[in-house]
Amino acid sequence: MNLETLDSRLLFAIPKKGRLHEKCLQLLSGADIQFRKSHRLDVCLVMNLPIALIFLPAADIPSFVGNGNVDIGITGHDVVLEAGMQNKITEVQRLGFGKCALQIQVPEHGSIQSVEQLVGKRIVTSFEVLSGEYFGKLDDQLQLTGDQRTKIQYVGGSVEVACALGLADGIVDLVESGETMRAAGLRAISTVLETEAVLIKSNTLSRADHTPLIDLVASRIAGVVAAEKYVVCSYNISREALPLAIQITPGRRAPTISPLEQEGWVAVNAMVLKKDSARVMDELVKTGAQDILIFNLDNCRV
Ligand SMILES: Nc1ncnc2c1ncn2[C@@H]1O[C@H](COP(=O)(O)OP(=O)(O)OP(=O)(O)O)[C@@H](O)[C@H]1O
Ligand SMILES: O=P(O)(O)OC[C@H]1O[C@H](OP(=O)(O)OP(=O)(O)O)[C@H](O)[C@@H]1O
Repeated sequence: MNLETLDSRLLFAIPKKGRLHEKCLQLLSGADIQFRKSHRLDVCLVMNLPIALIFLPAADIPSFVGNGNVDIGITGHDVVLEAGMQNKITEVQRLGFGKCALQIQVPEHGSIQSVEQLVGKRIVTSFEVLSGEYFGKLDDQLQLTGDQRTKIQYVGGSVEVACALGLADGIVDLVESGETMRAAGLRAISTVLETEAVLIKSNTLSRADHTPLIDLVASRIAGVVAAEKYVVCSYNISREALPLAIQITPGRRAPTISPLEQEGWVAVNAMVLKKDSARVMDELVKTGAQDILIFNLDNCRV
């Protein structure tokens, strides 16, 4: 590939591996961003839009975007804060996946069972900036100085074994299902931060102004994210019961109501949050609604 061809393109950073990678590929496919990635090369040209995808470790994406080397990217909100890039990038939208929490954990049956007891002791983490800020504030409140202050040690992975190895009194690590934490005999005593994957754009205008293309990509991605989150609920109901049913399915703006060829009956279509769909159907049945159908969305613009 001639790398000069990158100059005129919007550069879009995608996690090259790890927890966010697969979901990002699904998002790109849903947004019809077409590419063919060769095995070893981490840069590839999009075939149907003037975009180049740059595959990078998730943790490096905030600084590439923040420093304006890349225009937009997908990474974790946690990673943006850990890189200290929150003022150099804009979080355009939350993406609804990669949800987890950065939590303070201690041995389940140990002597330390609160954050206050952990202050001044040894912490191991991959998030030394966020952990340093968190415990730094507590150290300051207690006016701890020098060796009295909480000691934060960085490790690149497998943080959960640090307590068992005698390296730490507590750890700060991401928790999704909690399986890793429980398997390591740990329990969470506090949450530093809730996180999910975000679409970010650079606040540094060091490259060409790609605003219209960024808006197009953001709007397509928003459509895919909304399509994941919502279903369409369709049902028939008598006009008398309609006011009650509308309260159950108010839709995003308003439900679509069409007359039926049967006197006194209407058909209703409304977007409903996927996670609420079973409860909504239960409640609709109670109002006398019939022929209740739920449709998944492939894509949408909202
Ligand atoms: N269960 C989870 N554990 C860790 N990170 C998660 C989880 N779920 C979502 N994430 C998000 O994914 C981001 C990158 O995580 P991950 O550790 O997979 O990347 P990586 O370090 O590039 O990959 P690897 O761990 O394979 O080296 C995290 O910062 C977080 O925002
Ligand atoms: O709550 P859970 O669903 O168990 O997920 C959380 C675990 O996943 C991450 O590690 P990862 O598997 O990415 O490997 P790592 O230890 O190399 O970071 C994270 O650091 C936790 O250890």
